[in-house]
Amino acid sequence: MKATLIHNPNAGGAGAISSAELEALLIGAGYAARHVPTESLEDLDRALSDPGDLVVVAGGDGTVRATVARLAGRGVPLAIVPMGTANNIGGALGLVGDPAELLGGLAEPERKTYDLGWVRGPWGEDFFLEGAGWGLFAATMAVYDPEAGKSPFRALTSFVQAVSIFQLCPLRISLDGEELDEPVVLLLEVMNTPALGPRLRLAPEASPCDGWLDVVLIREDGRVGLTRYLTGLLQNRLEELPNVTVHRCKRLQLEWDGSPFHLDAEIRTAEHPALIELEVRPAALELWLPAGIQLPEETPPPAVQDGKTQPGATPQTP
Ligand SMILES: Nc1ncnc2c1ncn2[C@@H]1O[C@H](COP(=O)(O)OP(=O)(O)OP(=O)(O)O)[C@@H](O)[C@H]1O
Repeated sequence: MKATLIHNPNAGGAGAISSAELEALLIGAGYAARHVPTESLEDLDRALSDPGDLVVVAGGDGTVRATVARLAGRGVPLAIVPMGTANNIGGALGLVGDPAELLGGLAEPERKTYDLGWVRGPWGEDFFLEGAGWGLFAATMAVYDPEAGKSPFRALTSFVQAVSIFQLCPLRISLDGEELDEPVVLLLEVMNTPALGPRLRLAPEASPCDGWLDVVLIREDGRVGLTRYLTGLLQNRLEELPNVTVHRCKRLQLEWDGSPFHLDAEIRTAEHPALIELEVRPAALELWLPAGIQLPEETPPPAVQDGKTQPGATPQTP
């Protein structure tokens, strides 16, 4: 079994172990492993030109996204060793343990599938692994620019700047063909994993293996200051606050004003309003997990009536 190892030396926790050590662990698990050094995203095209039977990614969520973008449709399975700062994808899969344990467990891999979020916008077709959305988080990301290096101070000043220029507007959103009543929202996040970005756990019940997307909406409410929402976010208690709803759906349409919209950590903007369509592509990606890994528990899908799924809203009233 030939395996290509991608080790991102720029990821937050990647320095803890060398590429040579990772390669040796993979060989120890029975693979004809080959580490292809990469210094930047540009090197990935060459590194993945002949991926073999398995690609093992040791890096953060950004590295996994960049690798998936290059493997799409090629039928090559992926194994992940989380070594980033947030590791939202690894967290959603229950991938905890040190690299030696995770790579050792690939001697007898468990084959699983991972849903992809698929998006069509005015910029073309796209995908997400963690989440996509509009509002305060996307606006903050647009100011923050994670490629400029991670800094808590810059994150805070970016949030303050984003809040000061953020324009509230009614959004036209439909979930599985059912239109919502034009909510004026501070945040819309379509989640494939429980957490996104710097481990913001917006949808604790979301799973990338359940065939559903969890949609988190924070409606504007003059009674609750932004600081309370920010604190709720940071304390992972967002859903306890007023005007936060979580829906489950397979498809979502958004009439977009063109202001920052994010897909994982990438930002899109447009000069003119346009339609964005999102849907879940169940089991689009084949994953190999180390033996014995327990996926975090899945929650049951919402009730199905007349062959149609009802968007399962869970309003949290004040
Ligand atoms: N294979 C690679 N080799 C070198 N650099 C890469 C590679 N893949 C991605 N990068 C660059 O490294 C940066 C950091 O990667 P990544 O997002 O994986 O780590 P992180 O930010 O620490 O993790 P997380 O996203 O989980 O917080 C990316 O923004 C990207 O520009």
